[in-house]
Amino acid sequence: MARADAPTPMMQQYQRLKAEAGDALLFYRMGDFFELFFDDAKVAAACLDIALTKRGEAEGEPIPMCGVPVHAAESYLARLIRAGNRVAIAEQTESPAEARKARGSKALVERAIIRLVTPGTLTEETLLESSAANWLAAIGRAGDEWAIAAADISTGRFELVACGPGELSSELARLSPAETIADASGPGVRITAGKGGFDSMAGERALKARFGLATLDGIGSPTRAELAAAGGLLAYLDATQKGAGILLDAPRRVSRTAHMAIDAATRDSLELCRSVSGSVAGSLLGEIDRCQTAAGRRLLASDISAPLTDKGSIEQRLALVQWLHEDALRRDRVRSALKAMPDFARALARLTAGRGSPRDLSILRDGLSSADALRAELAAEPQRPTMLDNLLPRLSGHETLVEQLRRALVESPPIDASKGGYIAEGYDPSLDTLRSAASDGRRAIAALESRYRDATQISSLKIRHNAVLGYHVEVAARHADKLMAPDSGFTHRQTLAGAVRFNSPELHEEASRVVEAGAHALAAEAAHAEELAALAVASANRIVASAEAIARIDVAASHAQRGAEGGWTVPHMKDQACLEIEAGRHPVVEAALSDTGERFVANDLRLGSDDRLWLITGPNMGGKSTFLRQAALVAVLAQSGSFVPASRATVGIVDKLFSRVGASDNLARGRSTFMVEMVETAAILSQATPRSLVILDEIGRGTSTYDGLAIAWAVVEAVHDQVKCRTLFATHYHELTRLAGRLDCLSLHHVRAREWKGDLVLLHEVADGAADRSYGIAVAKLAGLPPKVVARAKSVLAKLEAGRDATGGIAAGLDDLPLFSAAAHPEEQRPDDLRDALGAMDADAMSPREALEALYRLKEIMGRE
Ligand SMILES: Nc1ncnc2c1ncn2[C@@H]1O[C@H](COP(=O)(O)OP(=O)(O)OP(=O)(O)O)[C@@H](O)[C@H]1O
Repeated sequence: MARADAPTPMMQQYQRLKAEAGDALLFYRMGDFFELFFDDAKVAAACLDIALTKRGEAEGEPIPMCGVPVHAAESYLARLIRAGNRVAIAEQTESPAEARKARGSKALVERAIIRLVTPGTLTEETLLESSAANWLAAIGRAGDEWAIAAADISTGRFELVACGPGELSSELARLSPAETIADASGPGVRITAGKGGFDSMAGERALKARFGLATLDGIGSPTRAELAAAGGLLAYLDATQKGAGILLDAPRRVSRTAHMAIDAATRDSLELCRSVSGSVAGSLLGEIDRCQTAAGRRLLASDISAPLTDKGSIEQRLALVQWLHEDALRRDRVRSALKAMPDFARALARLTAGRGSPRDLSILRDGLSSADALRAELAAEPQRPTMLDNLLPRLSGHETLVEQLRRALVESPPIDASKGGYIAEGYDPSLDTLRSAASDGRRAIAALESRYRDATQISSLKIRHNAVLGYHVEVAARHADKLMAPDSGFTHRQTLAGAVRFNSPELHEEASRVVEAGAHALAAEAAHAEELAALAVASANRIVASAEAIARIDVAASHAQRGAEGGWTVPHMKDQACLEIEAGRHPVVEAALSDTGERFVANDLRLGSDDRLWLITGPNMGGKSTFLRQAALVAVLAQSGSFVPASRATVGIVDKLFSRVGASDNLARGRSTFMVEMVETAAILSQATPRSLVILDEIGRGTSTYDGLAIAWAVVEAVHDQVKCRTLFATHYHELTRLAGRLDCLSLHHVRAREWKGDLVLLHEVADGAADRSYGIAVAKLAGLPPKVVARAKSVLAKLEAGRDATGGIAAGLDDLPLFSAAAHPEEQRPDDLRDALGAMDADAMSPREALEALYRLKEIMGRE
């Protein structure tokens, strides 16, 4: 590179491309490497753990540089993208020879940014997670209306969802986008970019142009905010893909009320798709996943993230699960057919983007023909559920494409197209001719080799091939003289340590035949591959529909399988606000216990309109949190269309689910402050409706006892009196149990424990009524607190309890609250002898002496009291 005062043409070109790349790292192609310079080099070297070197100077300072080899670029890209970077790829758009020819010997090779690689716009298998959708979300706004446009160009999904400003974060939590974009006025979400296009007019124009529509009525007349979001999204996709094809279905408008609203805090606390440690293992999703295909796995994650709220749609899904559940043989057949199904939606996305390989074409061929075979198998089954009848036609209709791919491709084409060999023999006679010319040439070269051996009497003579010399004759150095002779017919090309290399006119002629025919054959194969990809892309919509149908069947089969393995039951769905679970279990805790040979204790729950708030007390480790969460998980599973871990369950549809955990339980996710707990609790009170389900686990414990109890008390009252939704509230504040006397729809429950020979036995059974005591010290003993400390704690507790008995405890004043005064027992009148004696005296009838005696008596009574 050059000095600032004399920037070389290359430096100027670099600076121009870097300005275009903006905050993205610039991969600048130089021969076999992508080089990075300046700050980009520092960022990449640190992230990739590669050497940072220098090249030239700018403004008197050495220019930092690092590079990655082109052939391994994808794995480096994957690491940079995963670390949250965006990368602009600047390719050479002409060869050095072309540059020289066009602009002289010192001409600089032209380069251009051919693509911006960002987390939300990936299509490469190596850059994507196979079991997760890869959403790019764009946030649009029109006045007070907000909307999200989300696209997963690795499968073609495209959604629009309108929402109020307060609902944005819960919608984003549902999608969990790889990348979120917005224009400058976007709300406080992490935004990686966003330039232009975010207005409704531009959005409308872009949608019409992209999908060839005259009007948007066909896609449900999107709102202005949705159009603005779609505009920003499409502009960003164009800007990143730089003219490459983009797999995108027509947008589906998703009604926000069509699925259960679950905010990010609730998702985290229930560990729906990720466990606290961030992995799928240990989450609900990880526990129930029995999918056989990657597409199924992605759909399962999206179903669990967005349980439905429409009873009919849930029942349709359940009917399909039940149909696969009731016949184990049928289920096995379907699952083994699915097992062989490749991920053809993502193969199609790569082909659409022009980054497909011959292997992707064969994935389509095999996937689509397996889909048709599955359709035939399922169509032969009697009494199919409605949903399946709707899905089956989507599995076929690809016969022409499959037939063409079958004829065109070899059985297992390579991923790398550069060496050819993927188009089948007999598909194209002219290709066959070229190939036989090439192989005739290779045979002739082999014949030439043995002829030369005979002629020269050098048995070790070989004809070899390499990239620099092409075909050449090679002999050991000691035999070289024979071939060096001027009349030998050989021309010297190269001398190495132990060998000498030659050419010959015959060899040159044969080699040219081979090379020429080979190059033509390669070009012919590439042309066929392009044609075949175009053919597939032309029916992209139908292929995407097939992939989605396969995924839906796979998810149903997974639920059926999981249900059968765990002895789960089909939930009865209701529109009323009830939640009745008999012998319910927490699937993840149960699985963890069974790994250690322990048994999970099933419990019942019965929430209804007249008993909608359960207050649960009991010892630490008694199973309160587990009981609360299992109720929420049953609702999520049921509304996703899954069987549930219980012997019977009736689930009244939940519109919004909230789960809050007292501050100190949240330490693992680094959000331990009491403030966060309160902000999240406040959200429940403002957003929950009578159809919501609220799980409150030790709310209030992140602060002092008095404050905590007061807050917990007020929250229970508010949920009961104002929100009136189904609520489970676990607490260590036994004082709260007093609320049962005044709140009609609240009932008391506890997790049972017993002390046996001085040791605590946790029974994990939920029973009616309040717990008699908290067993905190017994739990501490169980946990291995040193005996001395346990003994000391016991004596401190005894003192505290004595004090409490004397003063009435921390809730002593609560009975004086207005709401309690009515229910409080009137205080019994204490006998008052002094008053009685005074009342009995008739002062007018007394003599002075009698009055004096009465006075002495009164003083005596007073002295007794
Ligand atoms: N129903 C059950 N059957 C068997 N074991 C259970 C059951 N419920 C919970 N457990 C076991 O008890 C442990 C503690 O459960 P959980 O966290 O629900 O208790 P907790 O009452 O909420 O405790 P804390 O008040 O300390 O938060 C679980 O990790 C699990 O191992």
